[in-house]
Amino acid sequence: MAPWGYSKENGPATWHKDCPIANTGVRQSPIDLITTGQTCAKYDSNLKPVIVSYPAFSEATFLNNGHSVQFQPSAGNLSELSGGPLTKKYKFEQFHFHWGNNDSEGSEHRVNGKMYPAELHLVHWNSESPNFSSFQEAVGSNDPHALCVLGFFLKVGAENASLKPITDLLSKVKNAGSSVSFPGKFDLKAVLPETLTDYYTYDGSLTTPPLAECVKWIVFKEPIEVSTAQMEAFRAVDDGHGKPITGNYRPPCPLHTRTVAASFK
Ligand SMILES: C[C@@H](CNC(=O)c1ccc(S(N)(=O)=O)cc1)Cn1ccc2ccccc21
Ligand SMILES: [Zn+2]
Repeated sequence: MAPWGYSKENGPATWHKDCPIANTGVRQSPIDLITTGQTCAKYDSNLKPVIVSYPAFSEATFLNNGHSVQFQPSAGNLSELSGGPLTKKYKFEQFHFHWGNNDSEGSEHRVNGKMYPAELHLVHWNSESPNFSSFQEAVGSNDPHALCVLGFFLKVGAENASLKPITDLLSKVKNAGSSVSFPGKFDLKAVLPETLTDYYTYDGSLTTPPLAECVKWIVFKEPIEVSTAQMEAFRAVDDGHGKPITGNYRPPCPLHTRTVAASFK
């Protein structure tokens, strides 16, 4: 697999070479979430609030993998996800971010064409399936809902004290391939909005190779605020070619016959 990335030479427009599903897939992510008109998100009153049980992580690795920064707790973590559009319980795997080099771009999903400066992805896998018993197996399972990713937009505003332990660590993983063990506990629950009631949900894929079409996406309407300094900290992380990662987001993909449901009017 040629090392994919986000530059002209190895960016999203080239991924189809190693990953044909990039162009042939009919449930690719991200998408532009349209809220009015023909193909707009449809209110579904059956959609319940998303339920997360995120006990503070005590052991985790914070990694710069050259295309994002990723927080991955040790295998023993008991964090779980259920509710919303889900019929099963999902286990937390990792969270990571996508961002741009200025405040007008950076998120992967868009709302009526609007991009936010960044997007946080909380990655989970279905822990109740008889067909797989690990994240890696889930990705390779062809199960349409093997994974569930919660997407939160980031917008510039007040400093986010809950995310400060993460943004303060970015300088320690400036070089691609570098990782640190996360010092102390991290309370992910504190990062999220109180109520997880208002979201868009649709069937999609990983937004990076292998672009597997196994993701139930849940993208929350309410953005999370971070300060300009916190945004700048992301933009100082390197991509392994001596350049900062300044746009690790894939452009929106065609909806095809999919519909997007909204849990709110
Ligand atoms: C899943 C890959 C690693 N990628 C991810 O785990 C991942 C998770 C979430 C997103 S996002 N941005 O959609 O939330 C994107 C990628 C490893 N891996 C496992 C099998 C496998 C096969 C080929 C190549 C890589 C493979
Ligand atoms: Zn992501």
